[in-house]
Amino acid sequence: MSGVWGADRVRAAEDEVFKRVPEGALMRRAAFGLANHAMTMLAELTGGVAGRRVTLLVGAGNNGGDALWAGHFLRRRGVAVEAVLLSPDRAHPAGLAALRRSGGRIAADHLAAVRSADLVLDGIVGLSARGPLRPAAAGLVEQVEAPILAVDLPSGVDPDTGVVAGPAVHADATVTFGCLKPVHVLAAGHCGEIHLVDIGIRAELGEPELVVLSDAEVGARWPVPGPTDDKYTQGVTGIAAGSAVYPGAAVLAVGAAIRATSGMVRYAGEAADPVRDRWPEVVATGSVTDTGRVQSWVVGPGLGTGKAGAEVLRRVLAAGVPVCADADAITLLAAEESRWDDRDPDTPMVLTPHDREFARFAGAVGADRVAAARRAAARTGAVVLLKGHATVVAAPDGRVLVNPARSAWLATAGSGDVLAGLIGALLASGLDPLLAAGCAVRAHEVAGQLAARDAPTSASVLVEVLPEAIRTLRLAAGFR
Ligand SMILES: NC(=O)C1=CN([C@@H]2O[C@H](COP(=O)(O)OP(=O)(O)OC[C@H]3O[C@@H](n4cnc5c(N)ncnc54)[C@H](OP(=O)(O)O)[C@@H]3O)[C@@H](O)[C@H]2O)[C@@H](O)CC1
Ligand SMILES: Nc1ncnc2c1ncn2[C@@H]1O[C@H](COP(=O)(O)OP(=O)(O)O)[C@@H](O)[C@H]1O
Ligand SMILES: [K+]
Repeated sequence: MSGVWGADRVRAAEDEVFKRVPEGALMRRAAFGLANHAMTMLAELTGGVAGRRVTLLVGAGNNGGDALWAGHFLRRRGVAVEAVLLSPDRAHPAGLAALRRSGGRIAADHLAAVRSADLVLDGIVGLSARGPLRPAAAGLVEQVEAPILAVDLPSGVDPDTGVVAGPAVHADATVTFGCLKPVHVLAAGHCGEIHLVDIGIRAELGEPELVVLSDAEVGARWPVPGPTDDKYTQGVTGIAAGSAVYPGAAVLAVGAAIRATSGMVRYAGEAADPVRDRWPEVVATGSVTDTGRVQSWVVGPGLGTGKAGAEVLRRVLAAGVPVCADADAITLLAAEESRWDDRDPDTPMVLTPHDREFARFAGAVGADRVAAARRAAARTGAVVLLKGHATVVAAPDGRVLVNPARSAWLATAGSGDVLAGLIGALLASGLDPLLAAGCAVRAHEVAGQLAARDAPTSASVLVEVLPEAIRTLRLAAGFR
């Protein structure tokens, strides 16, 4: 598990630490770690470090201070260092003095300094960043051809929301201090490879604000049968999805549930024939009223938003088992407030909206996706899984999991149906709904990587590779 803390919490923790450690010591610790990573990067890029050129982009605050101190440490190891001061009057005084002492130069020609660099350190702005890069910094960043190492976070990206509202640094790597911040998981694509330098503030940070599940944690939790299990004891997943018009959603959701766990899947709906044709192991009926007992329901994908769909939703919500409500089920719930009343509030529910579906029942997502998901979860009493490049999963009690995407291959039709089937299977196994959603998102993403292998893929292939994805996760957890 990786914890993630927002800017206010990091500042509060740093203030606590400053009571026992001088401020400058913390910065030097951070900068020393930063310089080490810069050295490694330089060595990998150019085969050596002596005589290589590093240019520092230095803003008005402590982020620039980190860069200046790192420049000082790099100079001591024979690297040529030049600093571009974006606000010369406000550059960190102690950092600037240290750089000068060790023979670092202050660039007179900013463009030339940027153009001649083997590596650029982005110390423009860090945790106090507001909005996109300002024009002078943006103009300079545009001219960078060398790899960029971001100090703490890529400048121009909002530290707490990951929003990129204009020009921003696209880093090859980021060295951050003390802990991960939301930007690193919500805008991972702008950060490049992320390295964490321990500066001794962990104890003061408290409980994380967001959590990223590791592959090993997901693999360890994935339900597998034990010696005394049979097909029923592992939890039976019910899928109420698909229609005559949209049979594919049912085929995909059922397939994902079948491949996710080894128990049993029941299907109820108008797509019983195509579902049975594709998945002979499923027990398929035409209606939710004829389905045998299940331990969870997935309702919504391809269901339709008419009267028939509404009736299916009503029955599923009244069944008293955990529900994953996706797609048309969300639209139906949003269209009529009274439909929420069909649900026993003590029965776990996972809602899986994309942004447009989210807006229908909880208002526009806005810039702060974590806050939006948290708000919607608290209001509905359900786990809210807000889809996107980074997927945010919020529980009604305020806990939040984030899955930072490694690629965008999952942006393909039907991939949401696969996710819904996965969540349904994990709910049926009895997993806590937040974890069921979080583990499903991670397996979905791993399946996306395996399915694509660097070329476009489709939802059917995602279903095919699910066992391989689960195997990958279990291997990470040490199961062989
Ligand atoms: N405290 C410590 O010991 C430690 C701190 N650490 C380091 O300190 C960093 C936080 O430093 P910080 O709080 O001084 O602010 P920082 O992020 O450098 O911003 C400075 C100024 O930039 C400006 N600005 C704002 N937005 C902008 C934009 N979009 N584009 C351009 N400029 C923009 C704005 O100035 P303004 O012009 O608005 O007055 C703002 O005041 C943290 O990320 C970590 O690196 C580590 O060393 C660990 C120990
Ligand atoms: N750009 C992207 N990067 C990573 N994942 C994405 C991206 N776009 C969509 N996804 C993922 O793909 C899935 C799409 O779900 P959804 O919108 O319901 O599609 P569908 O209705 O076609 O099944 C979600 O899990 C979402 O997080
Ligand atoms: K930065």
